Amino acid sequence: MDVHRGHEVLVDVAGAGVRRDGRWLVEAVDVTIRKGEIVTLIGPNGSGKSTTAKLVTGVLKPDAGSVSRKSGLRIGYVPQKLSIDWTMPLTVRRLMSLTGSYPKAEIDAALAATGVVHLANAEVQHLSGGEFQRALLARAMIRKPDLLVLDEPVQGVDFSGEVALYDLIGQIRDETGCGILLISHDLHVVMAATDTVICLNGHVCCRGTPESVARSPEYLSLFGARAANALAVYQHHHDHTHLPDGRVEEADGRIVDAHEHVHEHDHEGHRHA
Ligand SMILES: Nc1ncnc2c1ncn2[C@@H]1O[C@H](COP(=O)(O)OP(=O)(O)OP(=O)(O)O)[C@@H](O)[C@H]1O
Repeated sequence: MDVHRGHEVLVDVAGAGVRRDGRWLVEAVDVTIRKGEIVTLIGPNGSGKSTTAKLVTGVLKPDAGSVSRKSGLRIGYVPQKLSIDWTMPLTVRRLMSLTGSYPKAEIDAALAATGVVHLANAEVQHLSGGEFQRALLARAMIRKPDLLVLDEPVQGVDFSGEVALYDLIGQIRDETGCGILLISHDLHVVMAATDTVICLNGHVCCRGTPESVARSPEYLSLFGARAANALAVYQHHHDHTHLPDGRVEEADGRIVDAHEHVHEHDHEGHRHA
């Protein structure tokens, strides 16, 4: 299903190539990202995911083909690595102001939107992997981007944290209508809300919905027989969400303290102490 087809095009990369030292790092790459669309780039190490993302953001210019961006396009970028001097104390609030100055209320609103406003005065060094990614997301969202580019948003995050982060990214798309480009360095995991997966291998190997890519002969021949069952697509089977501050959001939207939340497991419902 592509509900976003026909929506405004934010970035169009057409037949683009990048050449360095006499070799094509990527060649003949087509990527279109529309408003409200989630596009995920997957591919083996060195297959050109970061290079393609740099073409999208404009950090790199193509040596072949073309890249066009909606005029005035605002991009929020969450990098794979941050060059921060970790020996210096840095609060989350200060992290938010490193690349621009914003009123306190705006910073708090951005941190609240990603579920970490209670950590505004915490030191970045002490955050968990998931909390850090949420702080980085808030930092990208405060620019009110039309396009959010996330280079491996779930690194350093455990499985349940990954599900929660992917939920949050889907929610950001639903609420703001921005386009999202995700780079997944974990080949076999793609969030279910992804509209289009583009599988790279120096060129576009295959593309489509997560389900169609997992079944495509190109994907299978690139990653071998084991890949047949390996592309895990996050589904949303859970009926409640554990919020980062320890409270629980029920399916009907009620927010309750963890001790008030009843887990209904297959065997029996029980109340956590
Ligand atoms: N500035 C550069 N000059 C020469 N080669 C480069 C340059 N930047 C990247 N490369 C090479 O281009 C290829 C694609 O790199 P890229 O970082 O886009 O891959 P990737 O898919 O993001 O990889 P990974 O999953 O390992 O992060 C690699 O072989 C890399 O060594």
